[in-house]
Amino acid sequence: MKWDAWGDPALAKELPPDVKGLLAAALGITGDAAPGPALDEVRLHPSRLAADDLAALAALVGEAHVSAADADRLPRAGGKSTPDLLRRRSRDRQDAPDAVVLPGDEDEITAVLALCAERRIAVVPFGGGTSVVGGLDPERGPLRAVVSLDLRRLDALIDLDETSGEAVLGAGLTGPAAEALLAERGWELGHYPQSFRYATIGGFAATRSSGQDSAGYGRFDDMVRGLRVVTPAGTLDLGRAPASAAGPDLRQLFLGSEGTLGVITAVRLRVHPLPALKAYEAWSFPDFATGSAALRAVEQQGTGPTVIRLSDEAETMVNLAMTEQIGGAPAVSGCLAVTVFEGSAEQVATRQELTRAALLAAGGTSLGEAPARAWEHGRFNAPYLRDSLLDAGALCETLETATSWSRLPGLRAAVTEALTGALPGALVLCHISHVYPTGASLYFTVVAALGDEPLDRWAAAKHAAGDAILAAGGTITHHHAVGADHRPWMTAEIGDLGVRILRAVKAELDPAGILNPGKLIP
Ligand SMILES: Cc1cc2nc3c(=O)[nH]c(=O)nc-3n(C[C@H](O)[C@H](O)[C@H](O)COP(=O)(O)OP(=O)(O)OC[C@H]3O[C@@H](n4cnc5c(N)ncnc54)[C@H](O)[C@@H]3O)c2cc1C
Repeated sequence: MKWDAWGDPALAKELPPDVKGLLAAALGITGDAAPGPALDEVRLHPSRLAADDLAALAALVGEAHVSAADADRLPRAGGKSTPDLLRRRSRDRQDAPDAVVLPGDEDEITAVLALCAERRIAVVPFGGGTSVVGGLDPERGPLRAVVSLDLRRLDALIDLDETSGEAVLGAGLTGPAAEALLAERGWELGHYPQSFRYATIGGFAATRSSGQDSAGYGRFDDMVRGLRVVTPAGTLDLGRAPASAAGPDLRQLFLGSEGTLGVITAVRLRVHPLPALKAYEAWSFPDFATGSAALRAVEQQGTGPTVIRLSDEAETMVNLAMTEQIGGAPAVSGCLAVTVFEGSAEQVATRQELTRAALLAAGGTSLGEAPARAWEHGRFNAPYLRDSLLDAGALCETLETATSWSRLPGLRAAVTEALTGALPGALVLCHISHVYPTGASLYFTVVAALGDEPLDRWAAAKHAAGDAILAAGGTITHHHAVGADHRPWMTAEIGDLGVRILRAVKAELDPAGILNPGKLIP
């Protein structure tokens, strides 16, 4: 992963000149952004840890697994939101964790947490580093230093129970590594967020992630059967049976806990045999309201697509769902919907037939396979576009929410109005990314001129959008999690008493307050 951009440098693409020209005209961009510093020009605040602290950490995890070198601290300085990328492009001094620690097992994590509590050092668990909500900000709170606890060494397929269809996966496995290990034995997890190539099993659990195949396989938290969590107060092994009436489900406390309550070391997950067949079909709808009613019909009838998503008119017009064709002539009119089906040949045929009938009845026109295949082909590449846009002087960021079907139109209008009010002239694109029988999530992409003070201007737009979301009955986040960025809305989201419950749990598990200060819990 690049330290100042997304992913693999070999896949980065410059914007074609005609797209740049269009952007300049539409958004009032006057020129490329000033280039950020090269790696050897970045200036970090010096590490606040003494040689004695580093030696004590090295005694626990081995010298090779502790580093206070800038080259190791910089890639863990934050996540991959647009504000993170803008901060990495700054020539001012940047903050970063004071050291990086890579434990190899639960005993080492327990020992590191004890040492950090004793020496008043904050600990930020680090998975793939793809947080987009400030979940990895190197905040020290009242403590004297902060370390990044990188979990990449917990990378084993610990167990595969083929009778039950359950796999135990190490928290540090990335999406592709986990799928490759399962595929060797004929199994699949089926969790494909756009950050799939870099994000980890522990990160998915800690943020309650949702992947693009959620209609078929559910959100990540739906897949979790059990968890192991190391906390400063002890280790928990949760999830004894496929279902249980033994009081509140404590797994739910740690799903979405974002490193503030404990370190997730292993996750037991429902897996399924690799599908025998996949089928694709794209659709067009005259407008977003018709398309969203069609998706609701599919979900409420339970016709069983693995993927179903709907772009609004603006997103369809710029071909955002088909990354290879972005900026070209619109490939589809109205609103594009994509459906994908997986399973045995019989299951695929039935699911596709039932879904087709529902979409046709709701006013859809089939576009055949090609646009749906094009979406799948480029589905992990859109983040590279954000880097090219930044280079070309355009601010591009995303945000997401969810609500019930009845409130969805009002929520979409309120967020669009808030964003365009805060960023006049901005292009606001939207799609339905995840569906449920009772509602759906909305995913917004905002493109505006970078201009002066882009961090402040984005903060104002984000603030306006967050307030609009809560006022319109949405959740502050459907799958990106809370981190530092959504924390100001947590009291509105769960109420004063809800916040007090989280604080009480944290006080019990992490009395010294070392775990990820400044995130999630107000
Ligand atoms: C381009 C892009 C596209 C994205 N698309 C999606 C998407 O489609 N769906 C989606 O859900 N999200 C998406 N995200 C957000 C992000 O990828 C998810 O939040 C992901 O689950 C984070 O996983 P990670 O391993 O990178 O965790 P990190 O970013 O490293 O950490 C995220 C948070 O979890 C904590 N954490 C990490 N590992 C552990 C652990 N083992 N124990 C305890 N706490 C831990 C961290 O302290 C931090 O607070 C996207 C992000 C980007 C940049």
